[in-house]
Amino acid sequence: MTSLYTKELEVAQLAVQRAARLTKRVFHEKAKGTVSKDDKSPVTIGDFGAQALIIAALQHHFPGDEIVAEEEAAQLREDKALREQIWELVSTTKLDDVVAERFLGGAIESEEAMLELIDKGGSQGGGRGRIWAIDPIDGTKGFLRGGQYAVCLGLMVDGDVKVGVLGCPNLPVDDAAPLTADIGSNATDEGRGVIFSAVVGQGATSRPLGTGALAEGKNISMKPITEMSSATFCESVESGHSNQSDSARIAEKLNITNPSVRMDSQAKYGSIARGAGDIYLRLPTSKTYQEKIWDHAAGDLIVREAGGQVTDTTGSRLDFSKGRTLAANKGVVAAPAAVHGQVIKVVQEVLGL
Ligand SMILES: Nc1ncnc2c1ncn2[C@@H]1O[C@H](COP(=O)(O)OS(=O)(=O)O)[C@@H](OP(=O)(O)O)[C@H]1O
Ligand SMILES: [Mg+2]
Ligand SMILES: [Mg+2]
Ligand SMILES: [Mg+2]
Repeated sequence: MTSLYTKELEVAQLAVQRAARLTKRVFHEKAKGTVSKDDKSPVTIGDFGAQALIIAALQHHFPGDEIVAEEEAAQLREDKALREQIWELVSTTKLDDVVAERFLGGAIESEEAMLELIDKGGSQGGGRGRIWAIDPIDGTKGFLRGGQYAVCLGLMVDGDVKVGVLGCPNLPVDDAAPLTADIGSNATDEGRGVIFSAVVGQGATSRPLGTGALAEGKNISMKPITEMSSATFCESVESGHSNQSDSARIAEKLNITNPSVRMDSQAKYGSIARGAGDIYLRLPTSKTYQEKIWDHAAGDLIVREAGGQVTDTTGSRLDFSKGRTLAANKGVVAAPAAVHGQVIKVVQEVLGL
């Protein structure tokens, strides 16, 4: 029997690899071209460009699929200079393997076609059919600092994540490298860049992030926790994205003595999936914020396929069928399956749930 989602996985990994070539070019070669969104968060030419390249590949192979993506082209339609900068990047970023590049459908035809592709990410999502979730740069603030960020792509079918891919250009390639807070540095690309991927029921994998055809992958799994006191947990860099005083109290109650490792983006999910860290806590900072599906779809599946359990703070699985946001969930608690219950119990004590 042929495995399910083989083609989707290959397209997704190559699309992420090509998009990451673009984001790395932006970091190394360009003024970052940051603009502010309506919610005051930053978006760069890298976010728009990566989204265009990923959607182009998905449209080439799966034209009937819906797409929920973070960015939209409205601002670019009004700003010629910004649009031209992005088009210059998008039209010149290719995989350096001719076969792989052709497989993704090759170059986008025109600037206008690029804008239309970006806007194909406007689906409302939901619990029916095939829907891709894209975060072209997750952790935009980390990206700007030279810290961690991730190019994220997930496929949901009838509200369940079936394929997840995370490209993390600034994480160590080595799955066994110790977890360090990497919130920004001038480190070279040497030894850095990894793609995490998973297909439902088929386990999770890591492979070096390359520039052409896909490199060989290795299975990854979470580290069994024997002593909670020696566990390491990851959390957001921004205190506005996850409540860091609540997490410190939770860690204390679990007798965890290691300081938290703060890193931007879904690199946190990838890091615990390969056993570099143990627990990921994302604790609500407001009653009204709803997490976006593109911030979690790929990471949720990768951690679960690596032997973890991912829920919100109430202990419910993340529900991707509610639209563009995780409207039914509050926060995220990801941990090895064997200790997840113990972690949730303390989370609930501390949050008073
Ligand atoms: N208030 C609030 N609460 C929770 N999450 C929020 C909030 N505001 C924004 N966001 C989303 O956080 C995404 C980045 O999450 P991180 O865990 O990488 O945060 S951090 O950069 O480490 O602080 C970030 O993703 P990107 O915009 O792709 O960077 C946002 O979608
Ligand atoms: Mg953003
Ligand atoms: Mg994001
Ligand atoms: Mg983003």
